[in-house]
Amino acid sequence: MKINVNEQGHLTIGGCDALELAQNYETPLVVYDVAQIRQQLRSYQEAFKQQQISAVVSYASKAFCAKAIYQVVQQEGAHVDVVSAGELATALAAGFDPQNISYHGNNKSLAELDFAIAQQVGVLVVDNFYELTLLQSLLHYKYPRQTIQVMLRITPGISAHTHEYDQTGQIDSKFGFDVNSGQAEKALQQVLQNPQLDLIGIHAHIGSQIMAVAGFELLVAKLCQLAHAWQQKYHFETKILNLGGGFGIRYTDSDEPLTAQQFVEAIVQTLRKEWVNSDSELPQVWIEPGRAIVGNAGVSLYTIGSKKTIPHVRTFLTVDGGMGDNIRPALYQAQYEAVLARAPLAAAEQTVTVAGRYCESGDVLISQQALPATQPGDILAVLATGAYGYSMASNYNRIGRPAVVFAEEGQGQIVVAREEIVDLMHLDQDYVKENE
Ligand SMILES: Cc1ncc(COP(=O)(O)O)c(C=O)c1O
Ligand SMILES: N[C@@H](CCCC[NH3+])C(=O)O
Repeated sequence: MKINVNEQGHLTIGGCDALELAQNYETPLVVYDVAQIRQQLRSYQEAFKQQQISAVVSYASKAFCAKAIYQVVQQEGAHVDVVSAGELATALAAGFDPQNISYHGNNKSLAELDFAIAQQVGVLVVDNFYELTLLQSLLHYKYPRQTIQVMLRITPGISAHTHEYDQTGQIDSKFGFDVNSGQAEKALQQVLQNPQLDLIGIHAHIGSQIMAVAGFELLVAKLCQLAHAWQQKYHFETKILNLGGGFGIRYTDSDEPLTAQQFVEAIVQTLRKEWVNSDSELPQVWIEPGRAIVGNAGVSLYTIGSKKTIPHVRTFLTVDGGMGDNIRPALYQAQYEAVLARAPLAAAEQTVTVAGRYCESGDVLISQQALPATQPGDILAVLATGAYGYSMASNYNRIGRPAVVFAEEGQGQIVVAREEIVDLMHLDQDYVKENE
């Protein structure tokens, strides 16, 4: 993993000394290196440019959602996708252009669809027949003069080689219209019959943390076959093929992720090959990377507290956060690496299990981590926590979620405040039994 250090030998993030960040903003703290976020967005955009193909990079904001990230993504000229009214409202509050937002979700409510239409969201990605029915009646009764742009999310029947919980494109999936059983075609017929629905593209997403191009090549081939078949049968010409996200990143030194260029090259080459006999125009390619944009840019800073050595078994080193701010090790057996922020390059002297502070034996962030000697009060930096860490955080044990800092060119700035105990209690009501 790439570690940056300053003259004192301390870990730096976005040019800021990690110890100073921890001191100024307290721990647990999630810090993003903003330049790295920009760099990742650009690497996908530039890879498509190199392939001389029209493309849109749409950041999947479920990976990390806060006003600040929408602002950075907008500065970089990328789109975003959202999956809830909450993510949409945050993007709008950040000043994100609604035209560059796509709205996903496998159970969008009527109120959410209404909100998205009223806010003139660029694309609604229709996932199922129930949604289609809701959408059609909403348009008919409330927005009779409006046409909205939609994509159809299909289930391509491709299994990405990744964690079972991270697969979404296989037939047995809750997402999208299944192609093999004819549901996708039925949805297409329904959409084409409604003049208020402007079908601009076909969407599919095969999974997350994907480390090979094969799944994307199969997906592109499948979508192209579908597009050709629908063109012949229904004269429907798709303007866009949206391939979803899923591009894998390095969590530990044993991960060997592909570069943006490698993924994009494989995608575009397959597309050109599959499109060669078509007389319709090459569609625009959209991708929706989430993890690949923010994962490696994020670092979680914790303060080390208790240490428990069980002779001949293990040493637990406990930090002031854990599964409440990063559920991924407990949920997916996800692996991470950590360094001591005051001496990230120092030689290891011990191997410890990094445990969290939550009342759960499974609250272990790293099962085996080599570290130099540590003292209580030392700052431990867990690397590559930027995706699905803060966004999946909970208030288990009534512990507030950490603060989030954006660091760039040596300047750190709080972009999400720490959740305080009063914040946690503000929804509570006294229970008063009547007649007492
Ligand atoms: C439709 C869709 N697009 C994009 C993503 C982002 O995935 P990732 O963070 O793996 O790039 C997801 C989540 O898996 C998704 O469901
Ligand atoms: N939360 C998952 C990724 C889910 C992607 C959304 N479909 C993870 O942390 O790996």
